[in-house]
Parts: sequence; structure tokens; C-alpha cells
Amino acid sequence: MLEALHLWKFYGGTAAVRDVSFVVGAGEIVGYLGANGSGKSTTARMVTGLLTPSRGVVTFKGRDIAEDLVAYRQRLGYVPEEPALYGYLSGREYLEFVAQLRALPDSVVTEKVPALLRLFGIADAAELDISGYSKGMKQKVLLIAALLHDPDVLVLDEPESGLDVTAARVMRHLVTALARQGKAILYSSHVLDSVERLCTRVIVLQQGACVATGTSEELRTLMSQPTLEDVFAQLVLRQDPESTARDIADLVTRHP
Ligand SMILES: Nc1ncnc2c1ncn2[C@@H]1O[C@H](COP(=O)(O)OP(=O)(O)OP(=O)(O)O)[C@@H](O)[C@H]1O
Repeated sequence: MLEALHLWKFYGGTAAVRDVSFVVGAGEIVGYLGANGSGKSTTARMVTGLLTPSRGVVTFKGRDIAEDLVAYRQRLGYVPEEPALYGYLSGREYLEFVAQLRALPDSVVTEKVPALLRLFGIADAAELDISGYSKGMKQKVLLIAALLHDPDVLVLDEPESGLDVTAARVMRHLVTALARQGKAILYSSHVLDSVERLCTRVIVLQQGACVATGTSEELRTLMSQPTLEDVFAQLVLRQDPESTARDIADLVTRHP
């Protein structure tokens, strides 16, 4: 359903994404992993049409998304890594605004928005300004906004960010339920445990390039590692976390 073909993105002379290709089929949850700065959000922005690839193409149902971005965005739900919410609006007002922008029927505002606010556990804060929301509450608003129009494709960039244990569990079950309904989901995350449990396939990025792809089981077998976290550590980590932490702690406590 969603396909990235030989995507490159250059910032100045530096390639942030290098020749990345993948397919996310209907009903699939594809995990997108990589260390900080490896190109995950840049890829997410290209597959949502917010950023034009330097090279390569993104297709939705076989058609270049650039040919009709408006039509594509009507079928796309996106949870960005950086929440860009209007702080002076209440949660309800913001979601009504999104529904209006998307020209959704009145019933979305009168029924779906209040029901989703309730189900996400933020109905009590619905009339308060978003500027006063916690990080997790903002994340819930972003998730609701991405789902209001019942999209076919979901691009989730760090969807668990700020969510408490219960909310994160609800979100993971929700992602599975949405995939069962046939949605194609790209799930970018640092929470390897969730990726291992949720995702049908995993793509591992390193310095903008895809260094491994397969099911979690295939990657574990291939790398002879017990968990996806160990696979990831072997593929991507270039420093020993324990000794790095020791060096930082030593430096912090060093006085001239
Ligand atoms: N607008 C920009 N201008 C210049 N360089 C950029 C820009 N956006 C991203 N980069 C660079 O591109 C590389 C990839 O960044 P990106 O945000 O895609 O990584 P990421 O994998 O999402 O990282 P994180 O896990 O920290 O969110 C980084 O080196 C970053 O500095």
C-alpha cells in the first residue's frame, strides 16, 4: 500500500537518508529503528509528503504521492515526533479544528471527538488550554487527531512518547487493532520491546542507510541474539553504554 523507493535526503552535502526502500502493506506494522540522528524522522517526513526527497519516490497504492498530495493526506494519519499543537486552543477545540480542516462530517465533532477524548482518558481536560497539558496528554491529542478521519496509512513517529504505562498499553493494543482493520502502519520507535511485540517486520537504520530488515525472529536468528534489543545493540551501538555512562559520571564529579 505504502512504498518508499530508493529515498535519499541531503541536508547541504550530507546525506541524512541514503537509498532507503521499504513497503508497508495493508495490515502490516513495520518497525523503523535507529539510533538518534539515524534518519527516522526525516524518512517519516518524506513518506508523509512534508519533505521532498532529494532522490527517490514514495508511492501510495502504486501512485507517486507527489502527484496528488492532498488526496494522499486524506488517507494518511501522522503522529509527528515534535508535537506542533496550538497551545491557546483547548483539546476539544484543536480536534474540532482538525476535523474542520479535513472537512469531516459534523458527527465527527459531536460524537467521535468527545468519545475519543473519553476513551483516551482526557475528557476532563477537554476544555482546558493545551498549553497546560502534560506531554502524555498532548501525545493523546496528537493520536486522536491522526485517527479522526479513519486513515488507511498511519505514520507514527515515537508514538509512546510521554505516555504512562496504561496509556502506552492502550496505544499498543490500538495499533494492533488498527492493523487488523487493514491499515498500513509505519512505527518508528526507540522502545525495542514494543517494536518486537507489535511489528510484523522491522527495518534498522544506521547513519541514514538500512542495515537490516526482516521479522524480529529472522533478525534474532540471523544475528544469533536472544532479543531485538541485542540485535539492535550489535548492529547499531558504537559505544559501550556502561563505560560511556561511567565516563560521564566521572566527568560530572571531576572538579578543577
Ligand atoms: N532540517 C534539517 N537541516 C539539517 N540537518 C537536518 C535537518 N533535519 C535533520 N537533520 C539531520 O539529519 C540527520 C537525521 O535526523 P533525524 O531527525 O531524521 O534522525 P532520527 O533518527 O529521527 O533521530 P532521533 O531518534 O534523535 O529523533 C541528523 O544528522 C540531523 O542532524
